Amino acid sequence: MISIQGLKKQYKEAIVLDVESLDISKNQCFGLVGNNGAGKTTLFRIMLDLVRASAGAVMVDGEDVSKGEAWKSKVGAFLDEHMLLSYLTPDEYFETLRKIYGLSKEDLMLHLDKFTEFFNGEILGKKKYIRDLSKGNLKKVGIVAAMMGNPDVVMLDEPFENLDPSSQNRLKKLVVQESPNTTFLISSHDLVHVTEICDRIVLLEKGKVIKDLQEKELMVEELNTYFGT
Ligand SMILES: Nc1ncnc2c1ncn2[C@@H]1O[C@H](COP(=O)(O)OP(=O)(O)OP(=O)(O)O)[C@@H](O)[C@H]1O
Repeated sequence: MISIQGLKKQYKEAIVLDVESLDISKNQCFGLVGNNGAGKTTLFRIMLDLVRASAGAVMVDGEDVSKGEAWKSKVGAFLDEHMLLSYLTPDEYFETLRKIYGLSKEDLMLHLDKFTEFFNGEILGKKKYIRDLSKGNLKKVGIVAAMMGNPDVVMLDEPFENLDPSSQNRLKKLVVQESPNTTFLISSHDLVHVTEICDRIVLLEKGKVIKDLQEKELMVEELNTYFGT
């Protein structure tokens, strides 16, 4: 599904990302962890062609993301609030995306219905601009927007941050139980949540992959040892 080869990102003398080879298979829930500045967001930004790599390539279904466009209809992402249109209300924002993605009004309604519990009555029909939402509610808008149109791949940067505990649990269920045909890429500092939902976790240190964990029991142990938690 996703293949990364010889990927490097350099700012002046500093090499902030150096990933030799990484393949992410279809329907995998892939977790990315690492200390502050390890390169997680940089990797996601390169994967979305928001930042150009200094060397190497990211391929989605064989297409280099920096060269083609077809991958864009297969990938949904929410990295931060800059990806939202903050002068719109959530309803206006979802309606705008519906038109861009060519979905019917019914498709949109069915999509939003899946998130009724997650929204907890705080998001839709409130006539509140996205810029005025709380951090957690803003995150919910971004996550739901990223999943719109059922993309094959959903990339989420720190999805649990700022969510209340019941919303965190709801999100975990949405990922694990309700989206079996989606490949998730999730970066997180929350080791408990990420080890619970991901079947593979890659640990970045100073831009390099230092661990690629695929066994649940080992994952928790190795990460706790590494982070001293
Ligand atoms: N535009 C830039 N110019 C110079 N250095 C940058 C730039 N963008 C990112 N970096 C550097 O790249 C490194 C990796 O940053 P990145 O944001 O990818 O880390 P991260 O793992 O997402 O960290 P965090 O957990 O704190 O969010 C950092 O040292 C950061 O300062």
